Amino acid sequence: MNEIATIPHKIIGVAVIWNDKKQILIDRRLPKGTMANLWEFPGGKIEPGETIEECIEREILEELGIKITVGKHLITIDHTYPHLRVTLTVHHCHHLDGVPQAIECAEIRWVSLDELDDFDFPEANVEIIAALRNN
Ligand SMILES: Nc1nc2c([nH]c(=O)n2[C@H]2C[C@H](O)[C@@H](COP(=O)(O)OP(=O)(O)OP(=O)(O)O)O2)c(=O)[nH]1
Ligand SMILES: [Mg+2]
Repeated sequence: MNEIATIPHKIIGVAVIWNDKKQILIDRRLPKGTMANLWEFPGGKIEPGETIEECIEREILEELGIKITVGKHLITIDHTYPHLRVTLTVHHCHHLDGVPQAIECAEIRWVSLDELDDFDFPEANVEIIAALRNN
C-alpha cells in the first residue's frame, strides 16, 4: 500500500495580520500536540462550504477574538511533515478591531518582519517568510 496516501491532509487558511505600525501578529502553539511551542501565523482548518477568506476571518475571531479584513493572497504552500500533509493558503490581512487574546494558543506577539528571525516556526513557514520578505 502507498504510505503517502494514508497521511492525513489538512487544508488550512492562514492569516498574516498587519497593524498600522507594519507589525505582524504571530502566536505560539500550545505546549502539547503537533508542533508544540512553535510560533505560527494564526489560522485553521477550512469547514465545508466555506471559502478560504471566510475560514480565515472565522478562525481569527475564534482563536484571537479580533476582527480583520482578509486581503490579497500571498502564497499557497503544500508541505508534507513525517505524519501530516498541510496545504497552507496564506493571505495578507489587516487588523480592524479588538485586542488579540490568547484563546487557543500559548502566547501572541506583534513583531516586525526583521524580528521574525528570532522565533521558531514549523518547516513549512520558511517559504511563507521568504515570500513576505520578497513582497
Ligand atoms: N495556523 C497555522 N498552521 C500552521 C502553520 N505552519 C504550519 O505548518 N501549520 C500547520 C500546523 C497544524 O498541523 C496545521 C494547522 O492546523 P490546525 O490549527 O487546524 O490544527 P492544530 O494542529 O492546531 O490542531 P487541531 O485543531 O487539529 O486539534 O498547519 C502556520 O503558520 N499557521
Ligand atoms: Mg490552529
